[in-house]
Amino acid sequence: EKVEITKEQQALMKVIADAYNRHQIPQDVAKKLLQDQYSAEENFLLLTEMATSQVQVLVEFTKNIPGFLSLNHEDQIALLKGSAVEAMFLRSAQVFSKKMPNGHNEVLEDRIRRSGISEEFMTPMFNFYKSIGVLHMVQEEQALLTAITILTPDRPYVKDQQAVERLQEPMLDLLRKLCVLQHPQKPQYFACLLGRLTELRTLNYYHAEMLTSWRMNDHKFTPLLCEIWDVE
Ligand SMILES: CC(C)c1onc(-c2c(Cl)cccc2Cl)c1COc1ccc2cc(-c3cccc(C(=O)O)c3)sc2c1
Repeated sequence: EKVEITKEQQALMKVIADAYNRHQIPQDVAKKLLQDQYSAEENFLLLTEMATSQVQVLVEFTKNIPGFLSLNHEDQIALLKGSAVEAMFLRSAQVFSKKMPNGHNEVLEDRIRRSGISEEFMTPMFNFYKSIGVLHMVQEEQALLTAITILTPDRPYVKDQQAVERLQEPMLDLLRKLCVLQHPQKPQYFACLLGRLTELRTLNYYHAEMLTSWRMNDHKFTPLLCEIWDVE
C-alpha cells in the first residue's frame, strides 16, 4: 500500500535529524585520532577521550528527543546508562562506514585494535562495524536508530516501561516508513536495521568484559565514564 509520512512524522524526523547533526564530537577532539602516537597506552587514552566526548554529545542529543525530559528522572538515567555503549557502537560504526574525509576510519580501526582489547572481542566488534557499513544508512536512519536504541523500554531499572514504549513506537513507525521510501528495492531493510539492534545488545556483554580486563590492567577511565558504566 502507498506509504505516507504524515505532517507530524515529518516534524518528528526534523527534530531528531537536527539534534543528531547538531550534537557531534568537536572536530578538534576527533582530529586527535590523527596524531602520531600509537602506543597501546596512547590509543587507550585517546579512545577514552573520544568516548567521554561522545557521552556528552549523546546526553545532549537525548535531551532533544521529544518527550524524553518528561519521563521519570531515574528512568532517564537508566535509559542513558543502559544505551550508552550501544549508541557509541552505532556512532563509531558511522565513522567506519562513512569513509571519514581525513582518513579517521583507518586510524580509528588501528587504535581500537591496539588498545588492550583482547582478540576474542575484536571479531564480534568488527563484524558489527562491517554489518552496519553494508547497510549504507542515510543520516535520518542513523539518527532514528540511535533514538530508538536510547528509548529501549526493557533496560535494567526502568520503572515506567510503558512511558518509554509510547516514545519509542512513533520512532519505529517512522523508521519503518523511511526504510520503505529510501530503499524501495530492499523490502527487508527495516527488518535488517532491527536485526542490528539485536546484534548491538550482544556487544554490551563483550564490552562489559572489555571494561573488566582494562581495569585489571589498571587502566583509568574519566569520571563521566565511571558514572555511566558503574565502574570504580
Ligand atoms: C573508554 C574507551 C577506551 C572505550 O571503551 N570502550 C569503547 C568502545 C569501543 Cl572501543 C568501540 C565501540 C563502543 C565503545 Cl564504548 C571505547 C571507545 O569508545 C568510543 C566511542 C565513541 C567514539 C566516536 C568516535 C569518533 C571518531 C571520529 C569522528 C567521530 C564523529 O562523530 O565525527 C566520532 S571514536 C569513539 C570511541
